[in-house]
Amino acid sequence: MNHIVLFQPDIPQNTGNIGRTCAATKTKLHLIKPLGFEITDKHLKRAGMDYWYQLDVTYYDSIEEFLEQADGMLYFISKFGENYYHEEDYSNTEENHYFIFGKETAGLPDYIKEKYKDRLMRIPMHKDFRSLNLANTVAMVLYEAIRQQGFKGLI
Ligand SMILES: C[S@@+](CC[C@H](N)C(=O)[O-])C[C@H]1O[C@@H](n2cnc3c(N)ncnc32)[C@H](O)[C@@H]1O
Repeated sequence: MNHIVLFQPDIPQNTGNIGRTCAATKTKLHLIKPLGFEITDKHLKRAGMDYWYQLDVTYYDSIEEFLEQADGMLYFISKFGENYYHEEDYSNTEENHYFIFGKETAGLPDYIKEKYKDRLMRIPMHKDFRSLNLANTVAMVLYEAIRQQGFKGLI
């Protein structure tokens, strides 16, 4: 099972888009508070379209609360990773794969990047560029995992 984890997302349009991608791929969404918007936000609803109700979403008060219950492989998605996301093996569909993304304004906390530095995965970018859009990175990483899993359950 694939899981997308958003650490303190700020921008409702991003979370709406990510929710739509998760609903379309039967991926669980995990949201770590505080969120930078209300879950009723019209931008989130508009970006997520009518799909929000189809989503399997869980909320946490802290990243520790999420980590305590996570049972599977953890992948922290950050431009500071030394490993490339496409070189990892996500093919085992019996396993839980948790893809953890940082907030739009500040990324993942430094102590998490330090603690899990072997689990940090980067998406290649030009060296002069700051970062990619959060919703785009979720789509890239999630669809790489799903591709390796043979698009199981999707048509
Ligand atoms: C807009 S970025 C945050 C930028 C922030 N200044 C930082 O230092 O990470 C939001 C999230 O998108 C993901 N992201 C953006 N570009 C990435 C890249 N090249 N490689 C891996 N993750 C990336 C990461 O999860 C990041 O925490």
